[in-house]
Amino acid sequence: MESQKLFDQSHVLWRPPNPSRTRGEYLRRFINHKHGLLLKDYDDLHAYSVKDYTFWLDLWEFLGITSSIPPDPRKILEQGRAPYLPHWFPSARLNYAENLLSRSDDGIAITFARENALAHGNGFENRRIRHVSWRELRIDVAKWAAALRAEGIRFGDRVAIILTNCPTAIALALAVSAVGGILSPTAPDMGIQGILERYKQIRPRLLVAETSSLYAGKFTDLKPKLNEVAVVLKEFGLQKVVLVPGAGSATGERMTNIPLSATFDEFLQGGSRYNGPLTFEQLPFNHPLYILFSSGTSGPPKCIVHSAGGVLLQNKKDCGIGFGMGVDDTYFQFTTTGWMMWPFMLAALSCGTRLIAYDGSPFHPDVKDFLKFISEQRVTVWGTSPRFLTEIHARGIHPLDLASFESLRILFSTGSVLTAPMFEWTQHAFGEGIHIASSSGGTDICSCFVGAVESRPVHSGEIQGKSLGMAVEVFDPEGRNIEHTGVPGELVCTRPHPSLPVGFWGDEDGEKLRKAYFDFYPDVWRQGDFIVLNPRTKGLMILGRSDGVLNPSGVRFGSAEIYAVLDSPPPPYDFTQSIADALCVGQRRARDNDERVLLFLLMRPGHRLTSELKKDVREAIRKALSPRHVPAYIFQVDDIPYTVNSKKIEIAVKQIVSGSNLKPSGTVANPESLRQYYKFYDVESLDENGKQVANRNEKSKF
Ligand SMILES: CC(=O)CC(=O)O
Repeated sequence: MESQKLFDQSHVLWRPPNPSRTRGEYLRRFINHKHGLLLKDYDDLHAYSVKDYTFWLDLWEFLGITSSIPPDPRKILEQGRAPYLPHWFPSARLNYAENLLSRSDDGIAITFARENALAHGNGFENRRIRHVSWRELRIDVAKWAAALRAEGIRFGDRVAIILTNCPTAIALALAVSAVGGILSPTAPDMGIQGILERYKQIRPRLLVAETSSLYAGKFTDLKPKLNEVAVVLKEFGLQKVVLVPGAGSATGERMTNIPLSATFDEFLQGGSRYNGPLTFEQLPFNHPLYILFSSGTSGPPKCIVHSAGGVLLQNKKDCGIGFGMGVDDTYFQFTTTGWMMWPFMLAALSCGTRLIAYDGSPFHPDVKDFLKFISEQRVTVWGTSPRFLTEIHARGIHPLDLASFESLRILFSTGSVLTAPMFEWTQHAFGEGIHIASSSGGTDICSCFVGAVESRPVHSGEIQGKSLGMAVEVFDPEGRNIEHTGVPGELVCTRPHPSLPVGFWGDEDGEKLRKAYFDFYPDVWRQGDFIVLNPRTKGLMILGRSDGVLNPSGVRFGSAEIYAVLDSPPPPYDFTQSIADALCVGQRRARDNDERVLLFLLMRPGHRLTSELKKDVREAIRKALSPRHVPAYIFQVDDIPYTVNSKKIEIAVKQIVSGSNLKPSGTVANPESLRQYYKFYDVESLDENGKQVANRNEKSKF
């Protein structure tokens, strides 16, 4: 079977030191005790969790969800507007922020650092790192909530933020939830087009935005952008713009030319007449909490509405059980506010865990300082991306030479595929005792389908297991479950779970949502990821997006398989010093009978893609995978397109090289990079270096 090679590198990388003392195991015993069951391991627990909806009630109790009206055990689910979109816990009343403000002591709730706080300068003690206690956080939330109430923000009102990942953004998010509003976050690096195509759709009543930002040593004045945004959104119901001093601003700065603007101080003063104790609106489980945006690369983004109860229960499950977070933990998720990992990260507060909020580039002024910061802050769970790990690997950095990382329990990798070679490198680079937890989910569900299982070993290249309560299966195109064959297929979820979107904003009859997820397999959620389950280990591998599956001559494989070979080719090859990045897509033009694979390579400075190197790449792929995986063409490119959330954009390139004309959405971080791919439509007319040659009529393979 073609996919057998996928598991060749699968071997145990890490074993849990104390599997029976993990939170997942406590949950299993709790459920056994409560229901008189004999679930004996994670597999049994997972099977129960996707068979009986009572699991979600068990979870509620086990996690200690705070509610003013607890769920009625006789009514966990109620018929929603479609069979696949039920209402969860219809009689319960709760508040998300009340659950997150799980402490009010003087311990640290948030540690905040901007990139310029990390420079060594006068020594570590002088770094400008700010700590916010749980008591202070509660006071800040109370002030924001009072000001929001004074402004008239109430149930269902949309509050948009263009803020960095900082304590102000966190306090405001909790305050919006406390008053029953809906928060819609965007990071300040989003361009005007991206901001407007999001917020014009959801018509926020209030916008809170920073006036400047700092990234990679560069201060940006955001006021001109905010001005344009405010002018347009005023026509779409915006009533106020609150200006928060950013990285390079003076406090209290007044921006009279931005329509509807008020300073941060003025806005908060507006709430002084509400200065009573912080109160939390008690709302239904399905009450909308966030509007997040899907990272489509063309067309307007989908505005995905998530419920307060669903996000709380799922993310507290992921943090509290998947990662076993508690009051002794410190969670550093590297994310901007514009990625679903930001709301995900906030749920750690509900476990009493300290958060690290970081704003800026990890590479500036020096990535070594960034790595030392993680160790010094005694981070126990660090969320990062394969892209970051690959980059420090390529720079020849040895993290253990810089710091001990002795507090680090879990290195959580998400955002894209962590290949087997990168699993290996990361394990050795950060320490043999660290649990490398790769996971996959998405903005669509604001949580994970597959991820960490603390009680199980980690196998190289594999995600440990299906998340509890998630009825994940691998389907073939006809809708048959093929997971036990070890052949890749579509990641589907065959039963509802609480963090299904409440809907898309503005999609009154739910048709857009149905089309997006429930159309391909009627009534079954299709995530659009290409996945395989290793029948021996039960581990999972994501092989790329399923609409990006490579399918030359009927052989189906994922781009991640090619990237893994480039990361770690079989001996004697080594591409890490010469190849910086790669993008692998299928080309299927109307005039072709078959699909061909195109591999685009970004070279490191000072390196060129020579014929010799192409030959080596081909040979390495042939050796590691099979002759049928070898790309038909390999070209050097100047840039690889990425989304603002650091996801490689394969689909747009696939469409371009197959003849589509694409208008990139505001989600593409470097839209100009897409331009160079158009010429590859006529791939036969290009020479070895991708240059147009006249009268080329012979099909050649470079
Ligand atoms: C958990 C995730 O799946 C995050 C992402 O890749 O968007």
